[in-house]
Amino acid sequence: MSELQSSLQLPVLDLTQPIQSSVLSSLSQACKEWGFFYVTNHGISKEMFNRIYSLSRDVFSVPLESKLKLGTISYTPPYIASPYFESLVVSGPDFSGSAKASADVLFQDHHKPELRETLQEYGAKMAELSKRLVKILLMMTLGDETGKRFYQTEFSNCHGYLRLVNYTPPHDVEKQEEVVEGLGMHTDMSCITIVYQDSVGGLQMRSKEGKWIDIDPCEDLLVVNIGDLMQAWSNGQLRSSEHRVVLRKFVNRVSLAFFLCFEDEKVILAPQEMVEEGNCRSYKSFKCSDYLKFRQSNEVGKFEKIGYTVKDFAGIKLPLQDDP
Ligand SMILES: O=C(O)CCC(=O)C(=O)O
Ligand SMILES: [Fe+2]
Repeated sequence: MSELQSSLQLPVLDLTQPIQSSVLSSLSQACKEWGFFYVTNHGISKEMFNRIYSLSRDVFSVPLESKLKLGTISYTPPYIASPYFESLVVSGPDFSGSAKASADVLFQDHHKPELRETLQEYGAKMAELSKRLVKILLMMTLGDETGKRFYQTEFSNCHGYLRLVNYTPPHDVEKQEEVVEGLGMHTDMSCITIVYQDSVGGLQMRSKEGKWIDIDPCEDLLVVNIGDLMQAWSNGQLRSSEHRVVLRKFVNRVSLAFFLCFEDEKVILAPQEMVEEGNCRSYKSFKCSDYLKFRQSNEVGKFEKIGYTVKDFAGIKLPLQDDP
């Protein structure tokens, strides 16, 4: 697989600075074009990431036999998403309860209270941060007043979950001629996703032209990307781009992704205010859980319908103009 690759300067949203119109305009441009940006001064300390990093190591170093006891909703073992990927899901808003249920299985009598305490604190912070970011994106797209109103009416029941991911590359990863994918190309089934990646790197997004672009890790920065639910709700004004993780070095890579999602029962339909003048709606209305089912109903051995997106599920195909 020979593929063109390059790097990109994504805007960095600094949450301690007033959001000036120049910031909003570069953010808006990035969300339209790339669907990715960085956030800094987000209020989560380096020490907190270090703690989670070390707890993730404890979690994933438990024998596979015990991890499998968690069941497939919580634990994705290797050979589902890829041979090199395994993950633990911790669901909110009771991150502590969800982490405890897993810790009880993984560590039995040892309890590991620090796992549930840390993940509760991190999950709650991520939930707050993701809601703050959604508010900014809505105000950026719709103006202050309409943005605030839609946040209240449409997004206030959103919920989030965390995915701790451990990538273990093959021994000869550095010698492989082909790209080794730790996680294949996909779009996220979220409104927005916030990713903490360690210093190993490897996250890439796909440009509209099909070029793979590195989303480099950078200390103190979190990566934010738009998910499918937001793409459909914004009538495509905010882009949910395909991304993947490539493995290049023989070292484990750990990442932490937080997904903010609409409630399962929510029917997603872009409000009229989101439909730009002269345009039509690009997505039929759909129930959130039906889209999740569409992505999860897959052939055995596949993580999710890789390559299938909300466009395939609910996109309205406009008749070609020169059709008879
Ligand atoms: O591991 C990463 O950096 C990204 C993971 C990801 O894209 C996902 O879990 O959806
Ligand atoms: Fe993703």
